[in-house]
Amino acid sequence: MAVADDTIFYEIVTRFWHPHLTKIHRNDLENLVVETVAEIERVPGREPRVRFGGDKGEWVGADAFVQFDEERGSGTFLGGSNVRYRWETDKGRLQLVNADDDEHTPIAGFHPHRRHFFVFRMSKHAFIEIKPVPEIAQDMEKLIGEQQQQSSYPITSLMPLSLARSFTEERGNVHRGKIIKYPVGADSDQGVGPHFDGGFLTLLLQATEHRGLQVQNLGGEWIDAPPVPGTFVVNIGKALEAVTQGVAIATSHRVLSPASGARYSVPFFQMIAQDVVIGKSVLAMPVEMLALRDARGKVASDSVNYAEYGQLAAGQVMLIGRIKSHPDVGQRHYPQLFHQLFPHGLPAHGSAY
Ligand SMILES: O=C(O)CCC(=O)C(=O)O
Ligand SMILES: [Fe+2]
Repeated sequence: MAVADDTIFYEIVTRFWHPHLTKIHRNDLENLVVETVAEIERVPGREPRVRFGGDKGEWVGADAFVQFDEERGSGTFLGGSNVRYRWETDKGRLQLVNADDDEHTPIAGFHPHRRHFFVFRMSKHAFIEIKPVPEIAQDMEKLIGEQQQQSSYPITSLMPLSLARSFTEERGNVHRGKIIKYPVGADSDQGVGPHFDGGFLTLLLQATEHRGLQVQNLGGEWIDAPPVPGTFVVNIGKALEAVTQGVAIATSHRVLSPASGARYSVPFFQMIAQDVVIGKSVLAMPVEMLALRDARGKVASDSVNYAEYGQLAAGQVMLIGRIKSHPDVGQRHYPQLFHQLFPHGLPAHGSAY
């Protein structure tokens, strides 16, 4: 349901695995977040019910919102400014009118699903377009807003763009890129030990034909991720895992040292602002996703780094990572933190962070 310029955009979805439940999401295009504002349940043999504000909201009978008129085959409801609206059909098309308007001028019209078969093989979703008259759009917003305020728990669901924007652009991003050369020679076995990357997503270009990069699957087995020309490897970082409450799992990966010839790779790490404490900003994930996460159970992994995102600011988490990977440098420049992390003094090797 949208106005012509999409500044108001509601998405009405019935998932095939929830055939009796329709969810209404509001796409907040300014902040790039999607929020579940209402759900409508129609179980055969039961009265339909409506709930606002996610799983803490109260179910109420649908007749509290829509007064169905058997004779006319239509239903009316009260808008946010006590204007009565009516859903009706005109030449088979669903439309919304002001119930007191004898002219039946449509305020919102239904545009059916369309396919462009010959030019583009893509489909256009069915949508209800609201007349871009401010009072009407505001009235719809008000109606939904009032309902939502009554329940204290709006669910914000995940949208990668919203994450990227709310955690980086607006708060000062600290993305990082580097070019890595893995030398080969009698005295070098340099790869990278098992680790997670720190931020949201890593885009990794494997610039030479060497195999060597491996990722760990859910069962803990290491599998090869050989270079595929013209592609990036995309790793999920530990910050994305933390902010999604573990729904997205960070990619445990390592690099075996090249057997011959220098290997080059170019990772780009999409990071977050240094002052963000992710533990304070976790997204309220849809309950069905949390259920899937729990059903998946514990993930086996050899990587242990960046576990501190829940409690510390991202910049501190990064600094701990740096000190653990280069303890000699950490000892020189951050003696206090070094001592907390290595109370027994300098370890024989840094760990791969
Ligand atoms: O060189 C690679 O393929 C991966 C490097 C890596 O995982 C890292 O720098 O975090
Ligand atoms: Fe990495």
